[in-house]
Amino acid sequence: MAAQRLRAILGGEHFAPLSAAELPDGRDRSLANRLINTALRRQGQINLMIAELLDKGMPAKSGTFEAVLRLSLAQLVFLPDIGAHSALFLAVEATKRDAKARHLSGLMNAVLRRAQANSARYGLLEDDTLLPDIFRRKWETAYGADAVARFVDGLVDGAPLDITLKDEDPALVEALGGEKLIADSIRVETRDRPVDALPFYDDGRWWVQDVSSALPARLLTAKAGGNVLDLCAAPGGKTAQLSKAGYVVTALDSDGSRLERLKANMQRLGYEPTVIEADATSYIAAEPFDGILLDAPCSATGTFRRHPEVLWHRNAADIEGRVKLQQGIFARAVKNLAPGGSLVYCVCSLEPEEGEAIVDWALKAFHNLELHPVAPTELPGLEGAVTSGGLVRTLPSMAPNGVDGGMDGFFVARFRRAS
Ligand SMILES: C[S@@+](CC[C@H](N)C(=O)[O-])C[C@H]1O[C@@H](n2cnc3c(N)ncnc32)[C@H](O)[C@@H]1O
Repeated sequence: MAAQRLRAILGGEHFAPLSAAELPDGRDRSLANRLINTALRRQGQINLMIAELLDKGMPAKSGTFEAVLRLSLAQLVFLPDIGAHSALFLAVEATKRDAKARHLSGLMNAVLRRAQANSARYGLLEDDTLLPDIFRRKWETAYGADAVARFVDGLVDGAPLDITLKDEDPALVEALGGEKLIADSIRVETRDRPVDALPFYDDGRWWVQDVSSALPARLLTAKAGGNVLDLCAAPGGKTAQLSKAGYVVTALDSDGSRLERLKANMQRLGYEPTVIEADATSYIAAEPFDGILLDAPCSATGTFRRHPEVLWHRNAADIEGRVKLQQGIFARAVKNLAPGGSLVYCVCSLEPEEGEAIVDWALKAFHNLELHPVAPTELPGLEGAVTSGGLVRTLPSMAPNGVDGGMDGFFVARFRRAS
């Protein structure tokens, strides 16, 4: 099951751990997910090993062969507590069971024996090989080599669980074992429990949201109780925040199944936004809104601690395509914003093209729009994320409120429509 899941992710799917419904035994599930996670997080180093071990490259049309090999290398080199013998034995067994890979079980055995002989050396591969060159170079230029070295720690360690509280009851924080981050964001000790098994989940007293993802909604300055449009809203983390802030919220997204998740989340939390399924590049509202939060679809490279696969799925061409989509949605948002209205644009991306460059473009393209700079005092505990120009740039190397564990890379800019 782990190999099938990894194969699907290598083929372009999003990483989602195996669920209890898919693999009910808790110990098996945790082992399988640990293997998948390690293979994804260590993909850069495993690529180097495979290049050395397979002289003729990866065999074509070989079913789960590549996924099994990657999982086994992850286990051999990075998870020595599980045992090298089981890695070899299970890899060969799994290969034999797959009709498309069966003829390669001898190769699997030979390759893994060579890997075992080299495992001490493989364990010492430099950590900077974990990031694809295109991102490492770009990020070092934008954020500095020291920060990027700490990004790599986040890639290896993964992300902690951050949540946003519906009500800020200290007893709730205590029951969750939470550590205060910024405003109503806390970091929770999960002790490996699934999210819906944590205290007060069913009661709808909190929702999962990385601390960085909770910043944009707090920066919107529409008039109190005003009409606010949450563009690209599903699954609704920001919709919940805007509802909590007392706005009359319309949540719009083009993806019907993601909107079903948004509706379920709002029902659990007891919020009642208006929900619209529409394409944000062409949507025209009957009445303009006092505020718009645009959480644009993006490369999501800022989420690599939770989605390591994004590092390997993205390239320059698709980032360019996403910039066009962001501009299309932005242009429509400006049309739907009332004079004097507040517009917050954000992306969970570390790519300057999807962040700072969008601000430059927007200020040139829309003469009725001005930047409404964010002041460092608006983000107590995270003042360092506010740039001298009043933009917000969070990095996985940052410690919100001095708490360890990093945060997603996010970009936020706030505008005001003048006329
Ligand atoms: C970054 S996610 C939004 C996360 C959400 N704002 C939250 O806080 O929970 C981006 C969303 O954009 C939506 N999307 C992509 N293209 C769109 C379009 N053309 N119109 C409307 N929504 C779109 C996707 O379906 C996805 O739900």
